[in-house]
Amino acid sequence: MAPQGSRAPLEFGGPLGAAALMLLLPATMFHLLLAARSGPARLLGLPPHLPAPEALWSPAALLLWLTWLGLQAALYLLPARKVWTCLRTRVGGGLRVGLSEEKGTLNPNQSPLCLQMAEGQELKDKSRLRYPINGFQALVLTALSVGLGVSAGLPLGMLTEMLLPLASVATLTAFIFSLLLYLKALMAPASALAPGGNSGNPIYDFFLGRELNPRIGSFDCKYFCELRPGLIGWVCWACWAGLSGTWASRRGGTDEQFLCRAGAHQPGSAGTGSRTSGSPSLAMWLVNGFQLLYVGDALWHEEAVLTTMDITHDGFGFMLAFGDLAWVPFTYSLQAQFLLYHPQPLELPMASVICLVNAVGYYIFRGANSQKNTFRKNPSDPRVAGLETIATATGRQLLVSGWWGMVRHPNYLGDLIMALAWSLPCGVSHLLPYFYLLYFTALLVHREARDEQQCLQKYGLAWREYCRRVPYRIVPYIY
Ligand SMILES: NC(=O)C1=CN([C@@H]2O[C@H](COP(=O)(O)OP(=O)(O)OC[C@H]3O[C@@H](n4cnc5c(N)ncnc54)[C@H](OP(=O)(O)O)[C@@H]3O)[C@@H](O)[C@H]2O)C=CC1
Ligand SMILES: CC(C)CCC[C@@H](C)[C@H]1CC=C2C3=C(CC[C@@]21C)[C@@]1(C)CC[C@H](O)C(C)(C)[C@@H]1CC3
Repeated sequence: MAPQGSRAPLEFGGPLGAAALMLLLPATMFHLLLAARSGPARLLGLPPHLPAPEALWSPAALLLWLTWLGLQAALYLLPARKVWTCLRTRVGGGLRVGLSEEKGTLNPNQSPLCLQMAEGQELKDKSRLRYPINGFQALVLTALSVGLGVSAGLPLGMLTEMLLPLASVATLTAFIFSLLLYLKALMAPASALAPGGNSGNPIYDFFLGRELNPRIGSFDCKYFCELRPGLIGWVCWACWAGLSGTWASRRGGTDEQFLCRAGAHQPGSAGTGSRTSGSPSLAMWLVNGFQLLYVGDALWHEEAVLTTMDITHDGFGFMLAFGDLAWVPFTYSLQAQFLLYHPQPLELPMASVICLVNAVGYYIFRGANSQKNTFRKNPSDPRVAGLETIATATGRQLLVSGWWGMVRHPNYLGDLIMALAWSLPCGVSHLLPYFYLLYFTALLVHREARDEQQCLQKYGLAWREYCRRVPYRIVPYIY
């Protein structure tokens, strides 16, 4: 039985804050879903029409959701194809090959199927967990399965109408799953518990999560949820929203009919008029392209998630279960949802500027994340060996030049610039599509403060020296 009452300071406003977030987060998600399909599409203020209770639930949505989770779990367990692994190792550079060959797990000449694995950070008991690396393969196979399903006549056009019940089912799943995780953690050894999330207060611990890496056999629940059902679901749904225009037109429907079916045609609707071509608009192409790049990148660099705070520090509780399974797919796709009901004109010159903004954001995000990951794996790698560092008492070093000498969280800066680029195609007539940018700024500012606290604990004086030499947190000369 695990000991109660760790001395970690309470975060998120303690039990009261946790309870409030557990109500507020699902409420916000449903508000956004309804606002996006309403005529005025207001971020602040109630949507003009609240749905009938039966619009929030359907057995078909439950079946679809369970099938989706089952498909993703099966793809998680599937070995990586040899041809695929070779391609990844060639394109991904020598680092991954080195890592895997060292562990004796990757030999592209041996068998056509191999389960490529990566090792996580060292745990309290000095052991390291192993994680499958086949996320990008899962994305491609999912896209193929969905494509096959549609061409075989699966009524995926219903997806738009099923979004509300799907969100309900995902929220319910997150609650049930978090409860099971909480109960499972009661039997976990102390060494398996997360640094936070074990305060002894059941509400707080349920929210934050007690166990660090809950597993069923070798199936890692947190790692699976962080990158698979929600992240892949997000782009599948967003792309589907993009294609829905084509679908509406191929079925001989007008925009007006489509919007009525989808529930958006209400007094004052901005959602008629400009989407008549039957193909996704330029704005929709941009949003989908940018988000597909982001998700593809996350799955391509899958093992980098093993060093994020979510995997190394946070327990698996309601916050991450709901975040991964419901919040990400249903709110991160908000721009696509908004454009589906409120098409926006976008001229080529403006589109080019937005592409440039996204490219700059991606360049900083990827550059900073790759530089740190390369450095953490092998500080003498020629790509990072020339960078200036600060030694710490733990034996680890901190980068103080390159991306990490510009601000203390250059990867957050890149991520925020991309967030702006995802909203800009939606125009400036509504605040709603900028929700992601606003939420994400708050999330990253809070996350940065949590990370600073942890780094101060870990590195003490060396961290203070780093803060002195790199005074800005996220935005140079501003914050
Ligand atoms: N789209 C979304 O919703 C979200 C996206 N993200 C993205 O996820 C990515 C990962 O974010 P996150 O896990 O929060 O944090 P980071 O990847 O920034 O990792 C922080 C850790 O990096 C190490 N570190 C910090 N400074 C230095 C330095 N100067 N030199 C070397 N190592 C350093 C420290 O760990 P150590 O020393 O132990 O290695 C620190 O704890 C980011 O790109 C972020 O934008 C995050 C949250 C949500
Ligand atoms: C809603 C709650 C208050 C907070 C929920 C937060 C979660 C939604 C996010 C916490 C960290 C995340 C990361 C990604 C997605 C969102 C969550 C789960 C990430 C997988 C997105 C893709 C990136 O490339 C990444 C670096 C792999 C991200 C890792 C962190």
